[in-house]
Amino acid sequence: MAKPVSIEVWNPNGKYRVVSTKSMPGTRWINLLVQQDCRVEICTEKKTILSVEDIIALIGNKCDGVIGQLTEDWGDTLFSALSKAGGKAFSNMAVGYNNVDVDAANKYGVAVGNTPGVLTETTAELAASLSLAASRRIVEADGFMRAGLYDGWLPHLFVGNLLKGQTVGVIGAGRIGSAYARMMIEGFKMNLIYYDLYQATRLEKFVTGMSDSIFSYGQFLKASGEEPVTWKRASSMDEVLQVADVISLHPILDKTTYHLINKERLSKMKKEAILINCSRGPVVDEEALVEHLRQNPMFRVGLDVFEDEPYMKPGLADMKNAIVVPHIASASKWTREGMATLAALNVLGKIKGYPTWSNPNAVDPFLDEKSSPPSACPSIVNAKALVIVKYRIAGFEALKMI
Ligand SMILES: NC(=O)C1=CN([C@@H]2O[C@H](COP(=O)(O)OP(=O)(O)OC[C@H]3O[C@@H](n4cnc5c(N)ncnc54)[C@H](O)[C@@H]3O)[C@@H](O)[C@H]2O)C=CC1
Ligand SMILES: O=C(O)C(=O)CO
Repeated sequence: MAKPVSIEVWNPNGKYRVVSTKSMPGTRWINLLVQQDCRVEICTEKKTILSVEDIIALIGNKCDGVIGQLTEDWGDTLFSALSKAGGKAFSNMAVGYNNVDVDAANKYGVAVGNTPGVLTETTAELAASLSLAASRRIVEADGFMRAGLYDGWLPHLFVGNLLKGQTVGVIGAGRIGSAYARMMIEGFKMNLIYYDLYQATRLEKFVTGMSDSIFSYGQFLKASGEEPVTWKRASSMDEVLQVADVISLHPILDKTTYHLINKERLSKMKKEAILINCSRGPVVDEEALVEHLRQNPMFRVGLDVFEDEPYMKPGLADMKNAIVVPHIASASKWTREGMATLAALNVLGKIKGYPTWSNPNAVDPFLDEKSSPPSACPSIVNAKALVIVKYRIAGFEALKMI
């Protein structure tokens, strides 16, 4: 029998019981649920990662929906428990949902929400920050200063790489990968090579445009008398690894991307390349990476995510050529409050029987604090399997109205 889990309750007499496995930033998400007759229970346990047993205890005998976290294992056991408690709605407070067994959710008829779009720029900004920090050795230099080792300016002190004119490689040029690419192209005049299963048409157009009549960053540089930036869609991932000076990983995590970067692929990269990972830890074979860092002191990495979070593989913490931060890529106030709002509205929308929003890349109407959100679930990843209809306004898809 699982131990009872401590909670905080909002609107105790609400008709629908919604559980959040963690306290989340902001209060808008709570207010939106309370206004729609939900009793909101927020887990206040001190423990960072809740076990399946803890979550079963939270779900209890009657639960209409749960907002969960990417650290939790949402598989058959939890979806079965939620379904037995009468619940048909779950949302991750994250865009990535590799912690969720969507087939199990389908089996119990539970909708699975995620939070796309609101974290695109924030996450790309952290990838850009890590790229800069690695190329200019900022963390190493900061440690050197604090250790009282600075004796005065020297020609060789912390010499790093100039980004301008180098090539940025993006693996997974979806929402975040494309936003990162634009930052590096526009901010540092880098050329782009990317690999994705699909063509990133909007990104390509941003760099060079379709024709002279369409404005693009490349044409702007040309008109200013500067060397225009270029793009290339690589035919294989290895091409990106061989050509790029800075490589940033932004694919989803699934069985096709597990250990996408392994020993063999690391060996294809330039000796002085920079590798950034703000996607999911298991996309990189972290043990192979530690060995590669050891053998190649000029190779640098910036990591936001790790294979066995919250742990790092042995040796990684000792590597001066690695910058490590604790999965904070989406951690801006606006984004985290927005993620909480989208997750709550996914759960609320399913409870209320609303349709799903037609374009999860355009969720702004849900984030505008000055108006009521649309009567829709912002993003349900298994909407098709559960036959949840798309939100339409007067016959048009919502996207066309915004
Ligand atoms: N570190 C953090 O805090 C954060 C991490 N993430 C991670 O970033 C991921 C991407 O997020 P979005 O850009 O919003 O998703 P997205 O779905 O817009 O982009 C993912 C891209 O990866 C591509 N892709 C899938 N399999 C691939 C493969 N085998 N090889 C190459 N490309 C492949 C897809 O075609 C797609 O373009 C999330 O799934 C999540 O795991 C997202 C937000 C914050
Ligand atoms: O949204 C995600 O997928 C994260 O990793 C946390 O922002």
